Amino acid sequence: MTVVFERPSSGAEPVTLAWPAGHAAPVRPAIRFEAVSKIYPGRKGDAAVMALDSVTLDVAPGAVYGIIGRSGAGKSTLVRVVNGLEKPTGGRVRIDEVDVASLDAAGLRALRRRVGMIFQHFNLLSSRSAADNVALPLELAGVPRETIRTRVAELLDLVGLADKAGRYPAELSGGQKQRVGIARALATEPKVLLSDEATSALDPETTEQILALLERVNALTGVTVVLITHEMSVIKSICDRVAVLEAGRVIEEGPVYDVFAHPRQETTRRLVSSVNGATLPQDLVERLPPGQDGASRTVLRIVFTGVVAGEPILSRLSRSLDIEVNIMAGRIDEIGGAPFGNMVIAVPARDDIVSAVVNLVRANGLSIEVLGHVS
Ligand SMILES: Nc1ncnc2c1ncn2[C@@H]1O[C@H](COP(=O)(O)OP(=O)(O)OP(=O)(O)O)[C@@H](O)[C@H]1O
Repeated sequence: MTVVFERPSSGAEPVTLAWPAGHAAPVRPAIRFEAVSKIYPGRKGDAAVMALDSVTLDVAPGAVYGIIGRSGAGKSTLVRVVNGLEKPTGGRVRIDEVDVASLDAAGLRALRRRVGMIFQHFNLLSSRSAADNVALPLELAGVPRETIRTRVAELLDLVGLADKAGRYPAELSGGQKQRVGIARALATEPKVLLSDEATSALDPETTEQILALLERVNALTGVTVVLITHEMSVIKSICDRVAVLEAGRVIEEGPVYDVFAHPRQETTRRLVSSVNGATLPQDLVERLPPGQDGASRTVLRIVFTGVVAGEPILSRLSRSLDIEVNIMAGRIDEIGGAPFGNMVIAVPARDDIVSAVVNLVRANGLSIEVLGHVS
């Protein structure tokens, strides 16, 4: 499919961008990491740090690609090798098939116009107005003043700040500053937008608004977004695919739904549990003794990872087995339109009932596990 992006106010020629069809495998990745390693040399007797260890990943053009990991996992280093701020000690980064390491100074400057970046602390110049911050990369690229004026107005309009052009960063809220950051990053019409913890300093509501803006920009312009975060909720909101980074290595990678639904690594499970309701309330954990002696209810967790909604399976359980099903905890969300989440239920602690519940849930295509027993 091809998307035509017509700029709203300039009357300029529409820009035609290649657009990936759904999750189809791309012919040519926008970014390709080929066994990328980065070792920072040790200083003053400290050991060297392996920040990236043989990272191999493809980011499809037009994707919103999430990279998640805990502090020190190597996320920032990974984005810095994309725009040439750091050189890999091993392997190769290709953008549109061009090896970043092969670029000379002029090539690197051109690359940075094709790769925009937004930051946790916005990195705006306090002495420049919103409009002048957005204009800066265009001034550096030698764009004529009249073109800059038109383009800056379009960009501020795109990020919803048309009425704040003359405001200085100190007069803007965090969310507004990040909007200026996004407009500035888009000024040179980059093919790739790198977001390094861009919502980490924002409250949840503003985070949602900024993520919605990034999603809109991605849909309108086809820019490939690489989003670095330590928050799974951010990945869940807008990413198509996710890579989980730990100690410089990719420990898990795939479509967001698959990684959320079937986390294979303990680190991923912990990250996912922050958003899928898999973390049991503390009072429930304390009421779950290990043995079954004297227990009157068995506690089970149903994992919803498909098209079946929560209510029908619970009513089906109580109707067909004629039992009382208590909901003890849980959360059902949506990722990419499909229900996803966990529900912790309690049923009578009898072996025949528990195995009937397990069989019926599994027959409906859901996973279920016994967590313990409560009296
Ligand atoms: N310039 C540097 N010199 C030496 N070591 C560095 C340098 N930059 C990063 N490191 C180390 O490399 C590892 C990865 O750092 P990086 O900043 O990429 O991780 P991160 O996942 O982005 O962490 P955070 O979420 O805390 O920003 C860490 O151990 C860090 O201390």
